[in-house]
Amino acid sequence: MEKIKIIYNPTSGSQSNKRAIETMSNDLLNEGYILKRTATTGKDSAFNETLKASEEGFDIVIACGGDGTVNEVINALAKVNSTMKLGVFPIGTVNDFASYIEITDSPKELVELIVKGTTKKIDVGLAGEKYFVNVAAGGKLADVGHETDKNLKAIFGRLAYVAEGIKVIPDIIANDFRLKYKFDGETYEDDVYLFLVANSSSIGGFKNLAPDASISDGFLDVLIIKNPNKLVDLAQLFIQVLSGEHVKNEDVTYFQTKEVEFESASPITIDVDGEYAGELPMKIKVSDYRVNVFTNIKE
Ligand SMILES: Nc1ncnc2c1ncn2[C@@H]1O[C@H](COP(=O)(O)OP(=O)(O)OP(=O)(O)O)[C@@H](O)[C@H]1O
Repeated sequence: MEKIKIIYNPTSGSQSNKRAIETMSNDLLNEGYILKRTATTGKDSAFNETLKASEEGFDIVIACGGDGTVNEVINALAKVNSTMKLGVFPIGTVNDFASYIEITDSPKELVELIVKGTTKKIDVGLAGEKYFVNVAAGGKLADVGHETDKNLKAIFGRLAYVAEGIKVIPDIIANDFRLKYKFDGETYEDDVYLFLVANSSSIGGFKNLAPDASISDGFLDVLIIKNPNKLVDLAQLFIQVLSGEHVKNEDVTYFQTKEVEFESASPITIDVDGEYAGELPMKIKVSDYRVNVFTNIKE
């Protein structure tokens, strides 16, 4: 009989999401699973509850929340090299990971996957000391003016919409910096606006930002937006982002690698899956840990 721990963020989601967690719990109990349900209490709570679940011999952990909750759970799983399988129940404001692995907020669908045992092993990235499943993004965050742009992921998300992307351009232009990056034994240097290292191709709800990214290919996709110094070029670039054509733009560097090191003389912030992960210099790589997640996706 498998033991499942449900970790849910009580500040996330609507009343109907909360009822859905109730339904999922009842359905899992009816299927004969042993169940424990714990609400998170704030930062690091999902991380600590996952560590506890691992020590207590749980077989499955279900993260109910947004990408922030999933990220904490993944960090704990990777830290102890856990064999626990991961279920994701998306009730957050941003659920990029769930949408990439095609998980909806239907409790029935997730229970069905769990009962069938349909899982896939996926890559986990490591940025400095923080693990991630979607993306590590770097830029000069402190100077970005918009209150809503709490993190770089939010900026990239807004680029998915041309009108929004154009509004963000002045902030991005004001925040260019010199970036040194090293991979495959070579060092490069450019004036850049932003860069990201993607595990999945879905970032900020936008499907084509890293068009070749696969969550299970053992590689990360690096996208560097260089400084073209001309507003019109940057606007055009963002329009290309919609179709995935941007990766061919001369102001974009796009490559796949297992490991890349970044440094800059400017103070550059990195966030992973929308959470703060530290400042440059930083090495970002595919970690040795892979997580076994409930999903129907085959790629
Ligand atoms: N009980 C709690 N009270 C307040 N904050 C909490 C609580 N539990 C978790 N959190 C915070 O919620 C954040 C994770 O949110 P998550 O991504 O799961 O959902 P979200 O609704 O998308 O939230 P956000 O809009 O902040 O991304 C973490 O920063 C965590 O510290």
